[in-house]
Amino acid sequence: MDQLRIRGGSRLHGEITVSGAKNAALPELCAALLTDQPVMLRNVPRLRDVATMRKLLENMGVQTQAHGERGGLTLHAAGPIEPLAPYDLVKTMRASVLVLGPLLARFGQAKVSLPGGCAIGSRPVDQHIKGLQAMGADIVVEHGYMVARLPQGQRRLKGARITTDMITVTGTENLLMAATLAEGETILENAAQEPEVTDLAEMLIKMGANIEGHGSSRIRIQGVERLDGCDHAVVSDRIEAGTFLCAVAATGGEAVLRHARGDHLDAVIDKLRDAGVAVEVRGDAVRVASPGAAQLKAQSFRTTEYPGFPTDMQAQFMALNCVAQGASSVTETIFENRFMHVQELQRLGAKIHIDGRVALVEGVPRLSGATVMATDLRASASLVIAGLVAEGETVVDRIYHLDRGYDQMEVKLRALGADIERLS
Ligand SMILES: CC(=O)N[C@H]1[C@@H](OP(=O)(O)OP(=O)(O)OC[C@H]2O[C@@H](n3ccc(=O)[nH]c3=O)[C@H](O)[C@@H]2O)O[C@H](CO)[C@@H](O)[C@@H]1O
Ligand SMILES: C=C(OP(=O)(O)O)C(=O)O
Repeated sequence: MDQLRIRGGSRLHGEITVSGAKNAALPELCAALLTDQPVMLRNVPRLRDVATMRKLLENMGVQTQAHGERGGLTLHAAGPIEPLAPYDLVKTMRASVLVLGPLLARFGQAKVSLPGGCAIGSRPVDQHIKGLQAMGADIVVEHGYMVARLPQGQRRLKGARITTDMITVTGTENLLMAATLAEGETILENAAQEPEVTDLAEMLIKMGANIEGHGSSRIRIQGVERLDGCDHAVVSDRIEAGTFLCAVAATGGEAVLRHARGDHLDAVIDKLRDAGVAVEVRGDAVRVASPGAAQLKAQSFRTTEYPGFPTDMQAQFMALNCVAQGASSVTETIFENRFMHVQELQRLGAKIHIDGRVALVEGVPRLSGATVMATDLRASASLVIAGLVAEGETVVDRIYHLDRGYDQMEVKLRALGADIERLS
């Protein structure tokens, strides 16, 4: 099992290029199921989750072909498609639930394993099911599978007005994709406004979908009979960019992130500036300069839906707070169990006290390297950041979590001067 070995203490300097967003690429791969025409995606990140999704789609009969170093991937769902997502392929990746909406919309049936339980919370998919039922699907959950079909004699889903109980990112994406091929109009109220939802909507529009209001909390979709192929570049990964900003902030140094979308990271950048980090957004580049964590002021924050502070940045910013000056509180409002990194940060010497949804952090002048275990994707990233500032050697175990969502993180960090290597 791969590990990362980090020798802390190097300041980070240089330039890296941010990859395409995992959370946009995954629904966009699934959108290829909506058409019998080839879909060309560019800027697809090299991630374990992308490989898993590709395997899942190929298993159904979708032809895929990667081309070029730039993350080109063509998907073609023309032949016979078996609308089945088996447990073995779904269990490691929650986003596989995103095949449900497209399969049902185009083929009128789907059998999709319930996604596996995840370290960060129970993560039910009731809102996906409720929304598709409102569009006329019959869905039962049996033997661990969602078995969905259209009623006898019905060829297409029917447009509906759907208000989800809470804001759900993949729920919005599933219903959005389903609605593009439904009969009539669908209105999604309480829709997620994350940039990845917007990017998916823009791709669907290129395919011929009729969508308005994406990027707001009400999305209106007029269903069409069929969709075409398209050529689409996956939006830049704001969470990868935010992770590198926190890493440079913590170690000190100066770096430029190319192909970044600073405008998708306002809440994080504001907190970094309040802490004392210089962040400059210029076109598609973000420049960051920091004196190092010891001279920064810890920042309190609470995670909320976009455009608020992203839950996917909580662990990384907490790592920064651990070594900044003063006390801070970090409140997690999206997932009920997303403090798994705390115990491991404590192993490195961090002072953190958890009280329900709030973690109280007291900055310490130094962390000391140790062997720590990654428990989920962003927890792993926070341990890497902590390892970069800790004295001595830190070994991060179980980095398959990190590989789910970061495109060659250690290679990029090395390019910035970090002393980090992968042990296989
Ligand atoms: C592949 C992908 O894009 N993953 C992102 C997506 O996950 P994901 O789409 O799974 O997260 P959601 O936005 O759906 O979850 C938000 C909250 O709603 C709850 N909920 C959600 C759906 C549902 O049917 N019932 C229900 O109770 C969840 O348990 C959670 O407490 O958004 C999260 C919140 O920004 C991010 O952390 C993930 O990185
Ligand atoms: C929680 C995350 O991803 P997923 O929804 O794919 O588990 C994440 O990207 O931080």
